[in-house]
Amino acid sequence: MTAQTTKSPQLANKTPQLVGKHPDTRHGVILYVEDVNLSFDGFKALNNLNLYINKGELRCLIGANGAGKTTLMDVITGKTRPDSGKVNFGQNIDLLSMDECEIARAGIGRKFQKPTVFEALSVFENIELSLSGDKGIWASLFYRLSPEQKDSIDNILRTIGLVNEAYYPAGRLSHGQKQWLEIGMLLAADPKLLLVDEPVAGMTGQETERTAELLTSLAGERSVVVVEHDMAFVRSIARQVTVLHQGSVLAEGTMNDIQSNPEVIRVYLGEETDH
Ligand SMILES: Nc1ncnc2c1ncn2[C@@H]1O[C@H](COP(=O)(O)OP(=O)(O)OP(=O)(O)O)[C@@H](O)[C@H]1O
Repeated sequence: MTAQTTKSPQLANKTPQLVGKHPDTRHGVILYVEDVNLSFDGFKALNNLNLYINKGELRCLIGANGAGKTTLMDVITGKTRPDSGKVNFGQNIDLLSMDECEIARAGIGRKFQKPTVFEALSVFENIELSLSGDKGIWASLFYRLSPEQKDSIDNILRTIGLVNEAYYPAGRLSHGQKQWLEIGMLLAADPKLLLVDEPVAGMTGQETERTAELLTSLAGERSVVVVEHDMAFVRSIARQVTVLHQGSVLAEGTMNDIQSNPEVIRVYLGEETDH
């Protein structure tokens, strides 16, 4: 067989300097969001937003409906471009110059609220597909895994607590288990930063507890940002909490700091306890 340097279609058009580049976190910060502004038809969804996420930390992002949480996630992952500001992955990678695929490949994984797994495939196969990247579904399923890849899937199954369900069709999993599987699928790409949107919505109490353990265990090796409305859950996992309000950071600190902050009580927690 002749040696070829054929690139996959996704890689073919990439700016060469982005491929294989790692975020420079020597200052301990993995994500820099600075002076970010974004308006939709004159409405300021993000307003001079500044946010720094440290390497290995688990940060919770809270705020009332419409505070800008999803818009911020969209900006970080390249789905939406801000009007101005800076968004860097480490000190060296300018996320605003990259598209969604490049950002994912650079090491930022996003988990949406609704799980999107392949229901007819087994749990193992779902992770296998994510591991094999951009080969396409059929090529991936007939591709022979290396022992290292198999070990890596087994490790992920252990992390997400689905070892016993590995050969179940994903469609048979409970809602909580599907959420964990999707986290496992993201882990296959070995992200350095995971963005997780409302992970415990619709979960049972036991599933919520297990999710708290899972997200806590993922931090350290990677950074995790969790957007969540369930305050009991936030309290159970968060060291640092950021409160967004009208597209800006209103407060940042421990859960105790946040819950005793009069501004936060006025604009957010007061409203939560009224429900
Ligand atoms: N594509 C868009 N066009 C117009 N307005 C938008 C668009 N996307 C978001 N917005 C507005 O920007 C504001 C922030 O929305 P965003 O979804 O980021 O809030 P959120 O904090 O995620 O709220 P929730 O907790 O309800 O998900 C809202 O007022 C929303 O209506």
